[in-house]
Amino acid sequence: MTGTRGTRVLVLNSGSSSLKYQLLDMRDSSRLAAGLVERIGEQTSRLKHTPLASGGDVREAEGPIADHDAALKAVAQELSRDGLGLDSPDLAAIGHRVVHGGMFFTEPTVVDDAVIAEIERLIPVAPLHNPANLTGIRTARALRPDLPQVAVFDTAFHTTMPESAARYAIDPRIADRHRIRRYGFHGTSHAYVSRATAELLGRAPEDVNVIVLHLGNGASASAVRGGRCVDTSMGLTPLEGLVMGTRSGDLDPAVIFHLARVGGMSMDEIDTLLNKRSGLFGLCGDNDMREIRRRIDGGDEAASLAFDIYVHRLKKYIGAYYAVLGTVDAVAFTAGVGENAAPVREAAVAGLEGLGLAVDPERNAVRSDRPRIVSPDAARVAVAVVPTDEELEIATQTYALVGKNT
Ligand SMILES: Nc1ncnc2c1ncn2[C@@H]1O[C@H](COP(=O)(O)OP(=O)(O)O)[C@@H](O)[C@H]1O
Ligand SMILES: CC(=O)OP(=O)(O)O
Ligand SMILES: [Mg+2]
Repeated sequence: MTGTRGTRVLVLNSGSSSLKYQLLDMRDSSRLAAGLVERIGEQTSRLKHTPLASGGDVREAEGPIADHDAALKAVAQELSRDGLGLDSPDLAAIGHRVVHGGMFFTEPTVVDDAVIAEIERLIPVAPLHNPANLTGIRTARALRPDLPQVAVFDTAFHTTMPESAARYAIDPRIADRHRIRRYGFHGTSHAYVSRATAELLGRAPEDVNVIVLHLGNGASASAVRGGRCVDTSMGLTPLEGLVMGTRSGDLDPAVIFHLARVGGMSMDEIDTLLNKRSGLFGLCGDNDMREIRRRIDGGDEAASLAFDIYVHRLKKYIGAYYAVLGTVDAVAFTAGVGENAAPVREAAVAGLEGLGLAVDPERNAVRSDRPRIVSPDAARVAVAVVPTDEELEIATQTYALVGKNT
């Protein structure tokens, strides 16, 4: 450790073709800058930088950004223009979202060569995410070798799942040899949102059972009992479970044999089909819920069926996790779709009055970025919209760890 006494944390959230970032001052958790690089690797990459501290104008730039290394260097330049560059002595650490941490990483971890090697070893089970996360770590390390880099893992929150939920029903010797089990993802979000939901209800996290529905481009559900995850819908990889923007979620594994044997597709082709060309996009050609709703309003049948399939799967997971938990205090919707798409929330709990679940149409229609309850006062189970903040959670965990180590 360097003895740095900075109070700022830069959070990097690298997706397969995007890099989201935030710079926070941990004295009051305020955001000094935030931004996003999209379409990395394409000719039309786009950088959007919001200098929150200075209150300056949002800056946008378009043009090819080849990879995550170039993206992070462009971000570093933008931050420098605001006097918030990576060379600042005020920076205490850089916190990285890492999607797959296997069974090894149950806590935020200061990155060293051994940690990098382990994240690299997990690439085959998170091929869309871990390579981008690693590039972010390596570039950040090269830019500030003296600064602690902290990895915060999507899988960590789910390591409390009982074996009955984490194991697939296959020969355990084979499973163990290949480390096949259900790891779960989006854990930072599930942890944050389940805690924020308890707070919204005015109760301690230990005292409430929550079903969290994280519906972004990737989507997952989790059952959280007293603050600990007991089941989640993603598995060995982020492909299992809910219908997503471009991923199929659950299907009969024999579909894969069939596509290979009868359809003549290669394993790589099937992988691409299920991860990148399925889900809402595969069903109707659009993966954005806003566009799908527009098409439904215009009478589009393919969009309507895609929506129904999406919601049907969601409803099944609500029912399943209700049964896993026994009693449920709240169902919390979060991430891009969960926070913004009122029709998804309404349709997902429609007909579940017998389980004590309902939305109040007026409350559900209100747009807000604050946590809120959208069920009627008399409902047995609260239906809540709780905006996630993975970046704040990563910054908090990073700063706590660095503080501990200095
Ligand atoms: N106003 C909105 N109405 C409906 N859906 C929305 C809205 N805004 C965003 N979304 C949905 O949220 C998705 C992005 O969610 P987000 O959580 O930001 O994803 P990720 O972090 O996985 O990239 C979009 O693809 C879109 O489907
Ligand atoms: C794990 C995962 O699916 O992440 P994202 O939603 O960012 O793609
Ligand atoms: Mg996300």
